[in-house]
Amino acid sequence: MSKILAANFKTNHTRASTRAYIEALDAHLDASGYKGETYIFPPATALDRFETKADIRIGAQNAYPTVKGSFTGEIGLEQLGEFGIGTILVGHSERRHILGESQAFIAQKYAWFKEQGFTIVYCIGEPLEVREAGDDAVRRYLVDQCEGIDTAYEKLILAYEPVWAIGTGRTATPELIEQTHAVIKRLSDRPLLYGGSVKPQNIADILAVPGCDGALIGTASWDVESMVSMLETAMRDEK
Ligand SMILES: O=C(CO)COP(=O)(O)O
Repeated sequence: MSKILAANFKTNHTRASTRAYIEALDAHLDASGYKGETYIFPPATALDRFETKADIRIGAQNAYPTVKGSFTGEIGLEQLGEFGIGTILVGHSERRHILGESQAFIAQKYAWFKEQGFTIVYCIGEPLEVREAGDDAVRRYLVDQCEGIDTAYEKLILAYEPVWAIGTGRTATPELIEQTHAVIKRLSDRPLLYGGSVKPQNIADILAVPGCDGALIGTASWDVESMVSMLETAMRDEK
């Protein structure tokens, strides 16, 4: 099975640069015959319908669990539906620790978008102080982050993103990824991505880790040539 690579643009790119990025990515993937699923999560302002030859799926980084309504600053199903969006990130550590989303609200959002039939990339991962408290503390933390979450949902893709590896350049070692993914695989048999300072220089080792089904990439995905390089590594490893 092909590895799943997903790009989280976070607060980067515009409508114009996102379109140029996706057109360039599609040209590369179509030419290479890559059959894997590639997900792109652009900022909400750049959501659109993109006709691609390759299997490139556009997802929302966030949305409110509603069709429409009075939730100032939020978008709902009506806005996502305009662009045919059926994929969403839920539980990203930046939504938890910067934007203050509680596990209860995250679980509510998860259940709602599950009801709408969305593909959900559900993110879990511990902060440094939990990692430093030991394996049992990490396991308990990850279990708590699955509170209220249907981990058997057929359109769930899990992503393990240790907070201390996100945006820091400090990638988890292959050994630690394997050990932690084994813990998470006991919670769910759904595809499990790793995220946290993935880049062209380390993605081959990460994708080779048993129990790692792909990668959720931030910084190194924002440049299309860097993303293409990582996809080419994934293709090479596939053969
Ligand atoms: O948060 C991430 C992807 O969702 C990871 O970000 P970086 O790749 O920049 O560490």
